Amino acid sequence: MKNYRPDASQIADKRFGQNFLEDRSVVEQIIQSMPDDDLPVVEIGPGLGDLTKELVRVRPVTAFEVDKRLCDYLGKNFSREIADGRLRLECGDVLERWKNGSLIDRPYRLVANLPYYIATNIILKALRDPHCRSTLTMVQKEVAEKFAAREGDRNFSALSVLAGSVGEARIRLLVPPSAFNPPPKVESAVLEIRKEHNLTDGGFEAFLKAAFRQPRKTLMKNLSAAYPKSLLEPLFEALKLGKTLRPHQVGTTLYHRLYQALTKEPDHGKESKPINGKSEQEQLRQ
Ligand SMILES: C[S@@+](CC[C@H](N)C(=O)[O-])C[C@H]1O[C@@H](n2cnc3c(N)ncnc32)[C@H](O)[C@@H]1O
Repeated sequence: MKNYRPDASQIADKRFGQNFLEDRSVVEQIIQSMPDDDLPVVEIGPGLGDLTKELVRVRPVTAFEVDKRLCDYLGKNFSREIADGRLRLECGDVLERWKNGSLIDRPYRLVANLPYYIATNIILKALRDPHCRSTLTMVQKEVAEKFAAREGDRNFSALSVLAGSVGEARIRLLVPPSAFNPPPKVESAVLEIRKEHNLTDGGFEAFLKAAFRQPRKTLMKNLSAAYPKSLLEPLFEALKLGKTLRPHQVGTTLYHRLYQALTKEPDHGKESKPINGKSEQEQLRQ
C-alpha cells in the first residue's frame, strides 16, 4: 500500500529550497525533453517523488535526497521500485557525495528540479563529472539565461563560456511559479546542457572569474587586476581584440586562446577533455 502523501506546502523546508513541482504537464515535458537513449538517470532532490515516479518508468534512476523526512517517505513509497532495482535512493547531501568522485560509476544523465540555492554549484559539478553526459534541470530563469546566453548577449557570462566549452546549452521550457507548491518567488526554466567534453581545468575557471569580475567594465581592465598589462597589451593586439571590449562581447574560442597564451603553455591551456574523440583544439579550429 502507498504511503499517505504529505501536504507539500505544510512540510516544505526553505533551508533545502523545497518547492515541489506539481504541474503534471511540466513533468511530462521534462520527460519528453530527455535525450532518446537508455543511459541511467541521476536525480538530485527527488522531494515527494513526482518527477521520480515518471523517471523510473523510462530509466533506472539513482536519486540523492538530503532531507531525512523525505528520504523516509520515498523509501516507503518507492519500495517496489527500490526492490526491483529501478530506483536507488541515497540519503544525504549530494555535494558531500561528489567529494568522493563521480555520483555513479557509469555514464549518466542528470535530470532534476534543483534546489535553487545550490543550483549553479550543482551544474558546475556535473560539467566536471566525467560520467555526466548531459544535464536537464529546472533552475531559476536568470541562472538558465546565464548558462544559455550567446556571445554578445547582455548576459553572456563566465557560466556561458563554461557551458560553451563543454557542449551546448539551451532553455527548453519557461515555468511560472504557479507550477510549484509552495510557489517560489522567481520564474523558473528548464535548462539543457549536452556535453561533448568535461571541465577539467580549474585554472580556466579562475581566469574567467577575473575576466568577468566587473561585467560592465572592459575586459582589459578586469584582466589587468590579475595579469600584467605588459603581457595583456601585445596579446590583445595579436588577437585583434579591442581594448574597449566588454567581457560579454568576447566569444568562448577567444577566451580559450587568451587563457592559453596567458598561461604560456599551449597544452596546459587545454580546458576540457573530449568525451567522443574530438580534441578541444580540433573543436576550436572549426
Ligand atoms: C526544488 S525541490 C524539488 C523536489 C522534487 N524533485 C519536485 O520536483 O517536486 C529540491 C529538492 O532538493 C533537495 N535538496 C536540497 N539540497 C540538497 C542537497 N544538498 N543534496 C540533495 N538534495 C537536496 C530538497 O530537499 C528538495 O527535495
